[in-house]
Amino acid sequence: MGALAEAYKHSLLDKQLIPLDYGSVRTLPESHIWLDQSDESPYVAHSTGPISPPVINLMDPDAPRLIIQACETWGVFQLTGHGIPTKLMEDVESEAEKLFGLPVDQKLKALRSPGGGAGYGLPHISPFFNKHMWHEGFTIMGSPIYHTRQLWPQAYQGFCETMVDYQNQLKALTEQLIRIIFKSLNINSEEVDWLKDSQGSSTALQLNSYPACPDPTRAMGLAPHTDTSLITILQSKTSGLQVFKEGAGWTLVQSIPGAVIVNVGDFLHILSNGVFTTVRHRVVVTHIQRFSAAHFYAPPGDVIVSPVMSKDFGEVPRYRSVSVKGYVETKGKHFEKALSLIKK
Ligand SMILES: C=C1C[C@]23C[C@@]1(O)CC[C@H]2[C@@]12CCC[C@@](C)(C(=O)O1)[C@H]2[C@@H]3C(=O)O
Ligand SMILES: O=C(O)CCC(=O)C(=O)O
Ligand SMILES: [Fe+2]
Repeated sequence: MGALAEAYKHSLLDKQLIPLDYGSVRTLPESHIWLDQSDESPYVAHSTGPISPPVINLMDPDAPRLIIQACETWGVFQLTGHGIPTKLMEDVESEAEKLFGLPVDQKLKALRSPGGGAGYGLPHISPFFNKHMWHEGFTIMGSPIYHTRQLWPQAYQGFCETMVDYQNQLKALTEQLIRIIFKSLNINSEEVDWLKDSQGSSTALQLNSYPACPDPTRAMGLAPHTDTSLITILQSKTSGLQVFKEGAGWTLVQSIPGAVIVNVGDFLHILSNGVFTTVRHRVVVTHIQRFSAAHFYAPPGDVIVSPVMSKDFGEVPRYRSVSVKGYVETKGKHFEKALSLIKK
């Protein structure tokens, strides 16, 4: 888990936000109406768009080139041929469905403590917005046993085994993608200790639920943000994720059965001197409940991330060097302004 456990710790200290009992709500409460924030309204420019992020097959010999191109142009792509077993992906979704289907009093037993990273609750970024999101989440950092036992004192084992297996497989896939990307950055993966022995990296698995919404065009599933990661890998059977693309606006990413969605996060943005773009994204809701699982990967907390310098990535650094821990702290305090605060 590591440094990511510290994300948004400070912003949560004074507020413990509790998700609604969504099943009992028939009309959208005022506290959840986002329409008045016109340019950020969930359905402004909501389209599948004439263009959408590329779909890349990892088995394609040309995959490395296509991945680099996607990191530059979109900061996001869909990946097939990734080797994560379909059955495991389905099990993650059905375990998430079981968890979020528990009665609200039961779920609240695993509520994240104020300033805590793991457990049940609203999105960590909630304190930065004056409206609530139509969302509930369960964050896993390291072993899921502690919080899962509070949900199912006897029957937590199946859930835990599925999530641990998934975390291990996603970590390995992320490291495979990092090696491809590092090659293009001229970084020798063999010389990167935390990648070589797969020790110390910070990871988190976030299960997201977007309950069936009585008034979807006025609600926000997950507000616009970029991920505090090097790379995030997301799975969801159902569409709902929108990414912001300069010139095209908010674009819906159509879910492809069996594919995962790979996002460039803030640390890869800094490392590539802004050439690979950390993608701003958000989630829209519908009358039908949607689940997703996002796996976040960052280097260990004490690693210093500095922009690489070269002909392709620029000879002048656009960002100051930051420690992973330091940047996570800045993001937790300043959220969307964090990247511009470390701009040179
Ligand atoms: C690893 C992390 C990234 C994250 C904060 C966290 O510590 C655990 C949850 C992650 C998540 C998931 C939903 C969206 C998001 C912005 C949030 O509120 O919590 C991300 C955080 C992030 O990427 O900054
Ligand atoms: O649910 C989704 O599609 C996106 C989730 C997300 O952005 C996140 O967990 O950071
Ligand atoms: Fe995200």
